[in-house]
Amino acid sequence: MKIGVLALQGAVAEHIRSIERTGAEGVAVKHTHQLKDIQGLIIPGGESTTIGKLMRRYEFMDPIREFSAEGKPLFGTCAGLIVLAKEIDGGEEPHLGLMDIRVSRNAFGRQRESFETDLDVKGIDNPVRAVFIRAPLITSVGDGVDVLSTYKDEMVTAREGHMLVSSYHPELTEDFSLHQYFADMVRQYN
Ligand SMILES: NC(=O)CC[C@H](N)C(=O)O
Repeated sequence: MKIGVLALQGAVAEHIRSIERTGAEGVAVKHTHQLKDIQGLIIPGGESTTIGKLMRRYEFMDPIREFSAEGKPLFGTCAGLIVLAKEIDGGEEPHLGLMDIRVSRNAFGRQRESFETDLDVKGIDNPVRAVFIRAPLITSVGDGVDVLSTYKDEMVTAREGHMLVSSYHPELTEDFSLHQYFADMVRQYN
């Protein structure tokens, strides 16, 4: 099983390392034609405005929407969560606009730039180690969205069918349980 990581900007190598620890093969996706060789795709953290701009420039928008329409799983972490969201607070234009969530950028950043914590995530037995870096928050979710974890009453992990998002970076720790959860989704949906 091959899981891709969109490799236009951001924390790519760390995601590949975490994927490989689940036993799946990790692929850095730099060209749209690579989408046909993978069964799931991670959109990493970084800067959502930059990732969105590069996705438009390299014409990734429609091919990723088609990938999703085929029911292939997507996982957005931090900036990747913003890229997947249908709505961004402040009226900013959405990027992929696939997942029925509304997000607020840099919401945690206003309180504290970055921090690390353990989270209880629905469907995962052990606590999940999470690194928050100028992290976005999910401010509202549609009916089909399952909130998998909160931090101080704020929604930070969510799933809608074949789509998974986290406000934080799960790939910057030794804990690969959220990647294992995603790999299980990919196995189930393919
Ligand atoms: N660590 C991250 O991915 C930060 C996200 C960034 N603050 C953004 O708005 O895109």
